[in-house]
Amino acid sequence: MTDLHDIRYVRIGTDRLDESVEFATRILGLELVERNSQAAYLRGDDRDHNVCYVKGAGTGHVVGFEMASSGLLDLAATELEQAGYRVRHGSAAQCEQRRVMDMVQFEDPTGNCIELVARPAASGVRYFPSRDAGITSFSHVGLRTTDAATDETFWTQQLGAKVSDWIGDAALLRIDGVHHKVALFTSQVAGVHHVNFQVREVDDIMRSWYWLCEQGVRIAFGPGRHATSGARFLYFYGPDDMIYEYSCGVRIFTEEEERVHVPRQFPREATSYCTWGSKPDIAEFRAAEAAAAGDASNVG
Ligand SMILES: CC(C)c1ccc(C(=O)O)c(O)c1O
Ligand SMILES: [Fe+2]
Repeated sequence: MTDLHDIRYVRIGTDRLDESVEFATRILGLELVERNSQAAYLRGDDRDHNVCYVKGAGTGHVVGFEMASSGLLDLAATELEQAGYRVRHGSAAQCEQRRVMDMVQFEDPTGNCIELVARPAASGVRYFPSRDAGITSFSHVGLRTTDAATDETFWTQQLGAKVSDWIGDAALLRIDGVHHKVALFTSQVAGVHHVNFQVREVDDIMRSWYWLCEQGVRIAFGPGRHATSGARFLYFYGPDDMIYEYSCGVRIFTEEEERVHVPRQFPREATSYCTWGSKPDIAEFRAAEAAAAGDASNVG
C-alpha cells in the first residue's frame, strides 16, 4: 500500500503570473524563492517551495506529494499501473521544474492531476516572508471531487490515506498525524479548490481578517471554526478565483489516537463547516443551498 509521506506542493497554471506573484507575496505572505519566464516558486515554510505558479491557465492544477524514497515511489507507480491507472514518469526537465529527483504523474477518478515525488530539494535558508501573516507551514489542499465516494476509495485504497471525518459524503483525508492533508470538496469540476497555510495563532487570523478587508480582498468564508478539525479559519480569494485558507489549531492525532480514531459523520449543513456561524461566499455552497431549497419546495 502506498504511503504518502507528506503533501509537498501545488502547481497552479495561470494567465496572470505577475498578479499571482504580487498577491502571494504582498497579500498572502509567501516568500518568492525563484522567478523565471515560465514559472514562479514561492513558499510559506522552510521547504524549497510549496506553490509554483506556472505560465498558462491551460496547465491546470497539480498537487504533489512526497514519497519517503525513490524505491517507494517506484512501488507506488507499479501498484497504480497494476490497478489500471495511466502513470506518466517524469522527464528530467519535469523533475527539474519541480526541484525533485524523481516523479510520476496520474489522475484521480475526478481528473485531478496528482504527482508523487522523491527527494524534493531541501533548503538551507529559512522562510523569510515580505508580509508577516504568521504562516508556519503549507498544510493541506481542498481538492474538488465530482464523485466523493469514488475519490475516497481511490485515496484510501490506492494511496493509503485515512478518513478523519466526513461532511456529507466528502472525506477529510489524513496521511499522517495531522487531521487532514486533503479535504475533498464536492463540485462539478476538477481542480484545487483551496490552498491552506497554517498560521501560528488565532490572533494572526483576526489580524489578517481586518487587514485583508481593508485591502479590498474578497473574503470567501470566516473568520470561523471548523467543527471537524477544530481549526480556526479564514478563506479569501486570490487571482483566478483561487481560494487561500489560513487556519490554526488543526487537530493533531497522537500515534495512539491516530490508530484508534473512528471517523465522524457530520451532516452537510452550515454548522458542520463553521461552529461560529460564518456564512461562506463560495459557489459550490450556493449551488448546494439552491439545490436543497429546490428539493424542499418539492416536498409534499
Ligand atoms: C470547507 C472544507 C471542505 C473544509 C472543511 C473542514 C476543514 C477542517 O476541518 O479544517 C477544512 O480545512 C476545510 O477546508
Ligand atoms: Fe481547508
